[in-house]
Amino acid sequence: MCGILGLVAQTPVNQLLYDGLLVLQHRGQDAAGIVTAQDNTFHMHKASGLVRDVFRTRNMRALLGNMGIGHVRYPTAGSGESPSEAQPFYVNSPFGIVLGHNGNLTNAAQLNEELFREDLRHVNTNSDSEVLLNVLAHELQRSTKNHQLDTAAIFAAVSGVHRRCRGAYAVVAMIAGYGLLAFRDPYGIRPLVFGCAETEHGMDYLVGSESVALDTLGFKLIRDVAPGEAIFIDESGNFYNKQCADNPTHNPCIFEYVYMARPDSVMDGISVYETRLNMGESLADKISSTMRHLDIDVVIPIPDSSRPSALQLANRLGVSFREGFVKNRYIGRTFIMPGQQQRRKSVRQKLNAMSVEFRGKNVLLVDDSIVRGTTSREIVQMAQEAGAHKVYFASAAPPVRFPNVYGIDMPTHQELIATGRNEDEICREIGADHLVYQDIDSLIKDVCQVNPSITHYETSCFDGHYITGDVTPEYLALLEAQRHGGVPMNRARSSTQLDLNLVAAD
Ligand SMILES: O=P(O)(O)OC[C@H]1O[C@H](OP(=O)(O)OP(=O)(O)O)[C@H](O)[C@@H]1O
Ligand SMILES: NC(=O)CC[C@H](N)C(=O)O
Ligand SMILES: [Mg+2]
Repeated sequence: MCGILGLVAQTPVNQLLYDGLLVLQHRGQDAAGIVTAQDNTFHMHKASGLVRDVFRTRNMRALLGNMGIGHVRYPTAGSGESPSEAQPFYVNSPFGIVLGHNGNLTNAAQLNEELFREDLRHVNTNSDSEVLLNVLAHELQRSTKNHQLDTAAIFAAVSGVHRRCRGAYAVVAMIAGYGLLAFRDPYGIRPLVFGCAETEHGMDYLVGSESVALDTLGFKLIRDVAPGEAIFIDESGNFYNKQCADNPTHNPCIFEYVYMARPDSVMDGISVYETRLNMGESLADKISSTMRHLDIDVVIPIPDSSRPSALQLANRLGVSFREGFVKNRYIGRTFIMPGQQQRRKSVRQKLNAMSVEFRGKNVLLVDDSIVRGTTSREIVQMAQEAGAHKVYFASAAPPVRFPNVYGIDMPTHQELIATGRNEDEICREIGADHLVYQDIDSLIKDVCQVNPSITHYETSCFDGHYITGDVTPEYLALLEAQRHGGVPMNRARSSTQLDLNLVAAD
C-alpha cells in the first residue's frame, strides 16, 4: 500500500507534490520519489527514506514543470532495501513514460518472462511495478498508429494492461509531451481518487491514493477513479476518461479501512473514520453480549490507528476511555517497517505506558488489528509492568489468518500470529488475560453501512478468498519460499537466460 499522486497544474508542481507525499507518508516509509515534466523532459529524484529526508532544496529546485507524479513506497516485491526499486520508474520507448504503482501483481514472474521473450523488453529490478510499466509501454506501442498517440490509443493500452496484469494496481503515469494517465485495476482493490482546483490561471487536477491529499492541497474531491477506468489529463488540462475493463467489479481492500488509510480520508465514498467508529460499536456489542463476566475499569487505545474504534467502544460500553500510552511522534508506523527486529524495537521506542492509568486496574486494550503480534505482545507486557491487575485485549478486526498478495506486505502464513493457533492460544501467546476479536461479518457490515452501494470487499487476509482467482496454494507456497531465501517472484527467468546462453554458444 504505497501512496501515489499525479498533478497537472497551470503553475509549477514540485512543492505541491512534496506536500502531498508528506500527507501520504503513512502509506509508505521506505522510499520516496517525484518526477516532473517540462517541455518533453522529465526531471526525477527518488531515493530510500522518508519524504523529508529524500528531498533536499537542490533536488526540489531541479523538479521543474507544471505536471508531475509522486510516490511513497512500502515494498511488497523485490528487496525493499534497494534504492533502484524506489518509484516512479522510467522507460524511454515508445515514449518517455514514468509510472508510480500502489498494489502488487500476482503474475509478475510470468509477465517478466513474456516481456523478455516476446516483447523484447528488459526489466532491471525485482519490482513488479517496473514490470507493470513495461507492459503499459508495450501496449502503448501496440496501440499507437502512424506514430500518433491519441486518447483512444492510450485507453486501448490500458485495456491491454487489464488483459495481461493480474493482482492489484492503482497507477499514475506520465507520457512525455502528452499528459497524465491514472487507472485502477478491474476489481478496484486499491484506492484512487481525483479532484480539481480552480485557479486564476485555469483548472488544476490532482489524482491520489486518498482524499486527505486533496483536502490538504486545497483540491475539491470529484470522485473515485472507478474500477477498470482510466483518466487522462493532457498538458493543457483537458480531461478524458474511459472504462477500459470488460467486466469491472468493485471490491475495495477492507484492510484500508481497518488500518492503512488515514481516518480523515474518504475513499470509494466511505469515510474511514466512520467505519472505525462502527467497528468500535460492533466490538462493544460483542463484548457485552458474550462476556458479561469481564469487569473492565478502563478502555485504553493503542495509538494511533485504533483510537476512533476504542473511543466508540468505550462510549458504547459506558466505561471510561483513557490515554494510557504516550506515542513518540517522531517514530513512524511499526507495521510497515522492514524487518521484524526493527518493528519490535520500534514498539518500545514508540509507545510508553503511564502507570497511573494501569495500576491496580482491569484494562481493556484496543487495537485495530493483530497481524504478526509484534505490537500486542509488547503492549500487554508494558501494561502489566505498569501495574495493571488484568489485561484484556480487543481487536477491531478479525484474526489475520491468510497472506495478502494485493499490496500489503504479509505474504507468508508463517509470520502471522494466528497461523496454527485458535483464539485462546493467541491470547496466551500475547500474554493477555482475555482476547476478543471482531467477527468478519460485523466488519463487513461496519464498512458497508457507510456506503451501502458497495457490497463486496477484498477480505482475503481474513477469509482466504482471493478475488482475482489466480492465487493458488502453489503460488502462495512459492511466495513463502521466496521470502525465506529463494528466487524473487519477478525473477523466475533463469530458463530464459539459459536459452540465450545456449543460443550465444551456438
Ligand atoms: O500485530 P502487528 O504485526 O504488530 O500489527 C498490528 C499493529 O501494527 C499497526 O500499528 P502501527 O504502529 O504500524 O501504526 P499506527 O501508529 O497507525 O497504529 C496496527 O495499528 C497495529 O497496532
Ligand atoms: N505496497 C505497494 O503498493 C507496493 C508497490 C510495489 N509492489 C512495490 O513493491 O514497490
Ligand atoms: Mg497500531
